[in-house]
Amino acid sequence: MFYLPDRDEMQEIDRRTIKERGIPGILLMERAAISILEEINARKDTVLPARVKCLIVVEGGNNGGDGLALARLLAQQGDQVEVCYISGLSKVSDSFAYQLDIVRNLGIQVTDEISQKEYDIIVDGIFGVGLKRDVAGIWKNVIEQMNNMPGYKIAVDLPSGVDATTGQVLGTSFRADLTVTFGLNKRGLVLHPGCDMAGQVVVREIGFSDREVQDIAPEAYGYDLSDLARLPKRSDNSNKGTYGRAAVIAGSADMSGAAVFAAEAAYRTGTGLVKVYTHSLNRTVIGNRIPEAVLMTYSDEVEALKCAEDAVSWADVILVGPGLGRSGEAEELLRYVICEAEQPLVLDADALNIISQDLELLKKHRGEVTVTPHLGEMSRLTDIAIPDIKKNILRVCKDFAMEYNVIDVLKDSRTCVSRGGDIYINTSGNNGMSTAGAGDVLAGVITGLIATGSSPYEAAKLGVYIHGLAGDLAAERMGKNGMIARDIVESIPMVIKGVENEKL
Ligand SMILES: NC(=O)C1=CN([C@@H]2O[C@H](COP(=O)(O)OP(=O)(O)OC[C@H]3O[C@@H](n4cnc5c(N)ncnc54)[C@H](OP(=O)(O)O)[C@@H]3O)[C@@H](O)[C@H]2O)[C@@H](O)CC1
Ligand SMILES: [K+]
Repeated sequence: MFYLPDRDEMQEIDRRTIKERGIPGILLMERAAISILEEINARKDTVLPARVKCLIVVEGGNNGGDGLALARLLAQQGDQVEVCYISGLSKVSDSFAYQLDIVRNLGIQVTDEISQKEYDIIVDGIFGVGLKRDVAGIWKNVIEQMNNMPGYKIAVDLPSGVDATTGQVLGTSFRADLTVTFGLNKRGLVLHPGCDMAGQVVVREIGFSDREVQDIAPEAYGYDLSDLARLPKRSDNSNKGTYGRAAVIAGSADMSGAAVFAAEAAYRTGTGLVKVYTHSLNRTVIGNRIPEAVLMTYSDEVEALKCAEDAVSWADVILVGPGLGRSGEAEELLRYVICEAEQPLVLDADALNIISQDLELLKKHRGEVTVTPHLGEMSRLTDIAIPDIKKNILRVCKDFAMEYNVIDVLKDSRTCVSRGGDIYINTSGNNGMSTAGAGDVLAGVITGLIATGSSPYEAAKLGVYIHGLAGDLAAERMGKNGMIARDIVESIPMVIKGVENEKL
């Protein structure tokens, strides 16, 4: 698990490290500069020449101080360095002033405008986490000039113009090939469009105090491979009942694919028994495609209700929605399950579309409920336009979770999960997963994890992470263009098998 602090949290970690632990800011700055120097040196003779010609553009905050310390280190190892100091601020930081004196004493060239020369590297030390408002005027002009220049672009801590909290571009932004960020990754560097501006992001330790990080415990975080150890353990002394019973209420007349994907994903995640409740027209197709699943079908509202009663009395977890349609039967099933079930529910796709017509229904559940809307479904549920959700995705996700007392899995290129407190931001997966059926697979994985013993909140986060990893494996095998939902399902066992091999 890794934290993803926002601007205020990062500045507070910075402040407490300096004020309460007594580590001077100038020491942190030196390590920040050394870490960028090491990243540059590691790229020499591959993407960069052995001796580089480097332009470092700075403003008078501590981000600029990092840039000046880097200028000194590069010059001292024999590289050719020029500094452009924009000097548009009325006040500079003490550490910046200190570094500027040294740079001048060493005779490094400092100008106040960018020359039209060519450089191997262009370093952006204009704004970091201190950026608070839109970039305009002279700063905008300089950033645009830098973007138009040839050369390898490196951002110090964050590309100037990227909001560390939301990942939004404030006015304009430096477009980096590499961002060397300090201590912890930042929310704005994983959310879109910030992550597109940042290029490759390398997180380097520079001496922030761990204790301060733990005390502040940033609200947002992501998972890495070590978090797969959170998967429920299997025991030698077990049978299929040990790994849960998952009900999948999915598919409508002649719409069988979604039910197959969700059921298979639940099985592939380790569930002991999956029972599919679907329209009778799907019986043959689903029976052929996934013979491991038990089937119960309906063709009218009376039979639909019987299916719902059976699911509520039989299952440990119930998924409702993939390909379900919005028929009277579908609505009947959904209402019964929400009002009567005490076990965890996962509501996806058409279940959410039905609920968006009657949001009060969502407040009637007694057990834990996980909802998995994509942006369009979230927009229907909240009446917030999609572009506005995108701009503030974490807040929208968290607020909805809080208002309806649900676990909210808000699906986008960076899916986030919240139950009203902390926020998980997913960093696995790729754009090949924008393919029909991928959402059904995710709903099945989350349901399967609950069935096998994860708590619903853990299942939502881990499910999103594993689904993304399976998508990454599918892309490796089939390519992002050609991969389809089936490839994602088939990759799930490989992701989980990797953990078993590592004996985590
Ligand atoms: N603390 C430390 O010792 C360490 C810090 N570290 C480094 O410092 C960075 C943070 O430094 P920082 O806090 O000084 O902020 P920074 O990003 O340089 O900018 C602040 C200046 O920009 C101004 N400003 C803001 N928005 C603006 C706009 N749109 N247009 C124009 N001006 C704007 C703002 O003005 P103000 O809003 O105050 O009026 C202020 O003057 C961090 O990212 C990391 O690189 C590391 O070395 C570790 C040690
Ligand atoms: K920067």
